[in-house]
Amino acid sequence: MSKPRVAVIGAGGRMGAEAVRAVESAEDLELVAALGRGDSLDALTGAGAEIAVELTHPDSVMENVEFCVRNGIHCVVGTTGWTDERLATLRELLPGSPGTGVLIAPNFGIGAVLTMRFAQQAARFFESVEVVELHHPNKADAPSGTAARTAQLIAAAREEAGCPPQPDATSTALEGARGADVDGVPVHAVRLRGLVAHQEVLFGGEGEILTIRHDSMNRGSFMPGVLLGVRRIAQSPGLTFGLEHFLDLDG
Ligand SMILES: NC(=O)C1=CN([C@@H]2O[C@H](COP(=O)(O)OP(=O)(O)OC[C@H]3O[C@@H](n4cnc5c(N)ncnc54)[C@H](O)[C@@H]3O)[C@@H](O)[C@H]2O)C=CC1
Ligand SMILES: O=C(O)C1=N[C@H](C(=O)O)C[C@H](O)C1
Repeated sequence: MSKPRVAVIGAGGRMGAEAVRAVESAEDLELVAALGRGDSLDALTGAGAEIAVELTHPDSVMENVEFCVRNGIHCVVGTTGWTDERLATLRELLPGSPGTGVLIAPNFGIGAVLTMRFAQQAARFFESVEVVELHHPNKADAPSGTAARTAQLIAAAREEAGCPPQPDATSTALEGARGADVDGVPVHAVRLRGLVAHQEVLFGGEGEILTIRHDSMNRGSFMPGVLLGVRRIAQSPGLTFGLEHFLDLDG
């Protein structure tokens, strides 16, 4: 049986280089293209890629994913920058390429996906919640896609449970001091040399604090998730948002 033909877009980057190694090391996959900035996307069709792993930059990801979808190439996307508008554009595009699957994974780390799930479960039980993400200083975007997604999931769970807005008596503040407001959840972004990718979700209730923390110590931590996405995406046409859909968390 022939192996799925995989390409990596953003192969010269921190994540892309790791993904190239991971795909090359996987006996059931074949790496057929590794594209860097400036390379033509036609190399994907030229190489007969069936699945593209997209790990570039929020400014590049849309064009790359659109090219793949139009050419029937499944996409496993780790790049951040997925606004509601971009998701809507992708949802409009996908029916034109039936059978093509796109996985957008805000975080490929299994522990990070579990952090989001646990935070979602805890959300309705606490009066207060704040998200703190901590990353390397070369990161382009803030807050992280993971932190934004975590906050959205928490906010949706609180709304569904009928929780009131959280208490906060701040009446004067230096701009930014209370973080970014993501659906009513404050999100704080730390950039520090030495860090890779980390997140804390802090829940507070009367007399108790629950902290859920995840640490990615290196980019190898994301690779089992990348490979899972690559192995599953051809059987998942349409848009899948979040690796949790491939993890059978409710099973
Ligand atoms: N979902 C996840 O688990 C993870 C997602 N990320 C995200 O992945 C993205 C990349 O992160 P890093 O690897 O740390 O960044 P990086 O800056 O190290 O690498 C990005 C690479 O993409 C290249 N690039 C940019 N535009 C391109 C294009 N149009 N075609 C081909 N290559 C292009 C750049 O030249 C660079 O080599 C970011 O959005 C980051 O937030 C990062 C880590 C984990
Ligand atoms: O840029 C990074 O490094 C990371 N980006 C993703 C994000 O923004 O959530 C995933 C992880 O946090 C690492």
